[in-house]
Amino acid sequence: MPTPTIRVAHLTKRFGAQVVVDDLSFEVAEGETLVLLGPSGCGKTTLLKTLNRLIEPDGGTIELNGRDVQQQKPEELRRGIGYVIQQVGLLPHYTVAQNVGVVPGLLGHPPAQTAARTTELLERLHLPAARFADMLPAQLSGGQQQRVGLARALAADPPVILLDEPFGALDPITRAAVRRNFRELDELRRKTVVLVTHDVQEAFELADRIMLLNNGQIQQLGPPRELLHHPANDFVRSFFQAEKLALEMRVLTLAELQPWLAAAHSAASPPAPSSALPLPLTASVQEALALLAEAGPAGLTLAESGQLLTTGSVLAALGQALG
Ligand SMILES: Nc1ncnc2c1ncn2[C@@H]1O[C@H](COP(=O)(O)OP(=O)(O)OP(=O)(O)O)[C@@H](O)[C@H]1O
Repeated sequence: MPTPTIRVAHLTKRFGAQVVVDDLSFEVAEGETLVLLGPSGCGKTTLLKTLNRLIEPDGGTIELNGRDVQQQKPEELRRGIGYVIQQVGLLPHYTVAQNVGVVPGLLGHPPAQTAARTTELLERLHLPAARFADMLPAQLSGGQQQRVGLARALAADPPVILLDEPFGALDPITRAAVRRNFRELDELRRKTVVLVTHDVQEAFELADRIMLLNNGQIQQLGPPRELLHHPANDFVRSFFQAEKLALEMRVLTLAELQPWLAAAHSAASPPAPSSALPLPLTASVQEALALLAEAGPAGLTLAESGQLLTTGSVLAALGQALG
């Protein structure tokens, strides 16, 4: 495992008699995306907020890059950690560009550098600076505000980003679009990300590992496919039961369907059109079906064999793989 960026040991937080975070110990590796998942009230937000000291724990330790967060001033600690919340929290009288530039300003970055970085981030989040930089938050849609919130969290290039239900307030279509923007941001791949959600699909889409919590305790911590295929207990099993098929489509790859895809391919199968695009075996079933829908008559082929893929053949192979 690469160097842990975040190391938590025996973390405990109580509100009155209620133990909300119950003796948790875990690490988050550099560059990893850890998703905190669990039912409402299980302690996700409380745990997240202890990491940047918005909430002080009652016991245990948190180290960030080897330094105990208690030894750092909260304001300084927070300047080095990007933070995105569902309510976005943009400053209403600041323009989009001013909002994005807040933390670099506090850190004393040169204004020209901040302006260039702001323009770059806004462009990458599909908010062309020429149109959006001088607008006020109230002039933006919810999805646009959420993108500005992401740009603001990334502006000073912090190595760690904490996100609390960042897509929660958006309608399903906007939510999917903003989430795609988020996933496609190259620089997030290098960052250590801790993200809170209660959306199982979102967790499976974004997580390297999922921490499933209940009553302040870790029920299981591992890669999505491990929680799905090897649940540690009945809580974990039943948590994913209702959405099992959709989750299987996210975790299973074409490589795992290959035996059934190959069996479906016979001498009588039509040849792939020359316009067909090759799809790697590492693609998930979900990605393959989405790309098939987009590809239309051009079609898709399995990169390895050149075999034509159809929605029907992928679904049939999935059905057989799942028995
Ligand atoms: N400041 C507080 N004072 C008292 N109790 C609190 C406080 N903050 C949170 N709690 C309680 O702690 C528990 C965990 O809350 P938390 O917000 O961490 O849960 P969550 O898993 O993020 O839930 P949700 O998905 O609904 O946001 C809840 O029972 C909540 O009522």
